[in-house]
Amino acid sequence: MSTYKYATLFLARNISVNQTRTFFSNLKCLDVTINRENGVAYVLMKHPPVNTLNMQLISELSLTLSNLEKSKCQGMILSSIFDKVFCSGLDLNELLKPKPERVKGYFSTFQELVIQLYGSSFPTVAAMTGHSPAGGCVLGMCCEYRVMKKNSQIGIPGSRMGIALPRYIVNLMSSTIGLRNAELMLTKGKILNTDEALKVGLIDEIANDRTDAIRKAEDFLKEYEMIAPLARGITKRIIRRSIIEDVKMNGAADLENFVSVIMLPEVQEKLDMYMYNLKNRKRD
Ligand SMILES: CCCC/C=C/CC(=O)SCCNC(=O)CCNC(=O)[C@H](O)C(C)(C)COP(=O)(O)OP(=O)(O)OC[C@H]1O[C@@H](n2cnc3c(N)ncnc32)[C@H](O)[C@@H]1OP(=O)(O)O
Repeated sequence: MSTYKYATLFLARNISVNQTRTFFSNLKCLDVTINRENGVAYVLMKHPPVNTLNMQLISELSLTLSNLEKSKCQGMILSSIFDKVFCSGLDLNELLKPKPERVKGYFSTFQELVIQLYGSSFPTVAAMTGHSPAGGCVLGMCCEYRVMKKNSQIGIPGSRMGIALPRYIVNLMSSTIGLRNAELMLTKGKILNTDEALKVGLIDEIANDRTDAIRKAEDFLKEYEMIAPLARGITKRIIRRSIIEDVKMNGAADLENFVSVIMLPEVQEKLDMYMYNLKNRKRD
């Protein structure tokens, strides 16, 4: 990100560039800075044009989380440098006509990232600066709090794409919005607008713009300043344990099933059509 963009991002929130330090400078798809004053890490996805989760972005997110765990990070805001999109989800090119070993490795890396983010010891907020379909929605659900820019869309269109979602994704959605809502949303592959997402509890707050989203995310983290980190962390772990344990027990078999469904000719045909429609739809 350019110095100008940093300056506008931080000055808008009364944080001077000097109060931040670049945490990790050799990343291609992420900007990671830490505010020296309060220890909050800003992890900004910057993989153009729409933060598609290719292997590089997934790996950099995973590496960053590992490093933040080792540092004295007091909280993390996961966001995007793009105004219209938070994250466009998994890379459809990885799903189309895949080689079995490649696609297995890809989904296994994503599964590990999900568990890492979901189980992180520090508090996490997703400042969703725009659309957050599928894998983007999953990243948001792994965080403890979600702020989304108005007029954006969120959801997991798996069923519409012919994909039967893995168990951990269904569990994540159920724990976020409840079993009944998750069943309705996931079986229909529904995408919600911001107001609908707030109503169902998929997001926690609506922001006017990117700066507002970051400010609201910071406000959420500020509430933890007076809370003992150890007590907070242990409580979070207990609450999140069942999904994490389930992945440890069933993740490998779940992955095998998921990949074998992706490889079916009728699923590939549907994915092909989905990609065709994406490339040929009218842009707004
Ligand atoms: C383990 C299971 C986890 C849960 C399941 C996950 C499944 C997935 O995540 S599959 C991916 C699902 N994602 C989507 O369906 C989103 C598709 N993208 C969009 O709807 C739009 O791109 C957008 C609303 C995010 C942004 O719209 P905008 O008009 O700003 O940009 P576009 O012109 O559409 O996109 C630019 C460019 O990027 C290509 N692209 C977008 N998303 C993906 C993607 N997920 N994978 C690969 N490529 C993508 C898009 O085709 C455009 O390419 P061209 O410029 O070459 O046309």
